[in-house]
Amino acid sequence: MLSAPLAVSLLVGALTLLLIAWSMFTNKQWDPRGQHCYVTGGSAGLGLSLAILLAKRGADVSIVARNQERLQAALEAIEKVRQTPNQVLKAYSFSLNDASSSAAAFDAACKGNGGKCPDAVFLCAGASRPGFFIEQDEASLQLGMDNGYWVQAWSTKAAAKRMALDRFPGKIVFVSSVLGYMSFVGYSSYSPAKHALRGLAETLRSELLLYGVSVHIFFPGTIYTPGYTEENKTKPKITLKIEETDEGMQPEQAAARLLRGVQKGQFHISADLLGNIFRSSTRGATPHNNVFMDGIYSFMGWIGLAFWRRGVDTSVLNHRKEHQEYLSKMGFFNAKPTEFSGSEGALYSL
Ligand SMILES: NC(=O)C1=CN([C@@H]2O[C@H](COP(=O)(O)OP(=O)(O)OC[C@H]3O[C@@H](n4cnc5c(N)ncnc54)[C@H](OP(=O)(O)O)[C@@H]3O)[C@@H](O)[C@H]2O)C=CC1
Ligand SMILES: CCCCCCCCCCCCCCCC(=O)[C@@H](N)CO
Repeated sequence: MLSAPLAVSLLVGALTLLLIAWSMFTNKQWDPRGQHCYVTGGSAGLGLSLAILLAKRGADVSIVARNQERLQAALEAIEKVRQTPNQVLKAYSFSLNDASSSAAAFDAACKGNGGKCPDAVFLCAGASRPGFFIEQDEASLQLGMDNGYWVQAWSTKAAAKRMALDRFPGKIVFVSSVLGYMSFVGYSSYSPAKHALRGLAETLRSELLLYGVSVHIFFPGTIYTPGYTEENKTKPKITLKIEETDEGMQPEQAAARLLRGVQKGQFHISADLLGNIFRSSTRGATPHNNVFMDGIYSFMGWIGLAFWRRGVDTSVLNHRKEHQEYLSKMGFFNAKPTEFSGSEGALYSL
């Protein structure tokens, strides 16, 4: 007779082996070679690194951004890693802030590649302008949604429609942030947009099953990009301090993590341990990436996140005095309603 612990270990061992064998059989990874990849924000940062990586893997790459010079420089960098003479590598200048120009950009890229709908759409365009909520005005909060949400949602609209029309089972890949799972001081104009992207991705993962289109969403932490340098110009000191816990990564590394997740068919894609902890701790009905590891990550979150959040709250509370001084210096407390304009005017007219 087997003892009970031995029987249980044998059973667990057998199940694990079965699972490994099963994953080996079903583990057919997506190969970007010869595929048309549409990369928004492909002229800088994460998008540029991803465009280079895809070109290295033999994909046709169409990049979209606004600034022509940066697009040209990016295209040259992408050309350098071309694998075959017939790879189609192109750049398109469009603003992706509204529906019609996003659709026009998408159509231009289809035409530029023999009328072929992209096999994969990578939505890397975006920007963040951190600041205190009471300093925001109508325009800055709406810009936050444009730069964080609409800039990806409008392209998705164009892509999904085209894929449904062509009965084409493509891929749509959103770029959120760990700030699409949680948030803290300074991100009122950005984090809501990144949470909204998750809502859209969750809806479309389900709805686009109707057309065989697969949906993915990436949740990275800090990436050292030109955009990161730019956002730090308006980032409150306290926000930067809280972020110090995250060691950050280079855009090449983030792009590699993103592509690996898409290749594996993951829905929520994490870039590192922090991302995995937040992903697993706020999973909802999202599919697991690895049912064992995700359990471990949630356990780490179950213990660790409460301590982390308390630490963050303490930092914010300790920052109160300095913040009051900052507000005084900005004339926040002594100006009369009529003297305000812009953001503070908006605040006082409430
Ligand atoms: N850097 C970070 O720490 C993190 C970034 N992210 C997200 O990753 C994505 C990429 O960020 P990152 O690489 O840092 O950004 P960068 O600013 O370095 O690059 C942004 C790219 O998007 C393009 N772009 C921006 N806005 C528009 C627009 N309205 N229309 C068309 N193109 C646009 C830019 O070109 P141009 O300005 O010429 O149009 C550029 O090519 C963003 O969604 C960001 O929120 C997520 C987590 C962390
Ligand atoms: C056991 C649990 C430990 C938890 C530690 C958590 C540390 C969190 C660090 C937050 C990093 C924020 C990155 C923002 C990225 C981004 O999207 C912006 N750069 C764009 O503006």
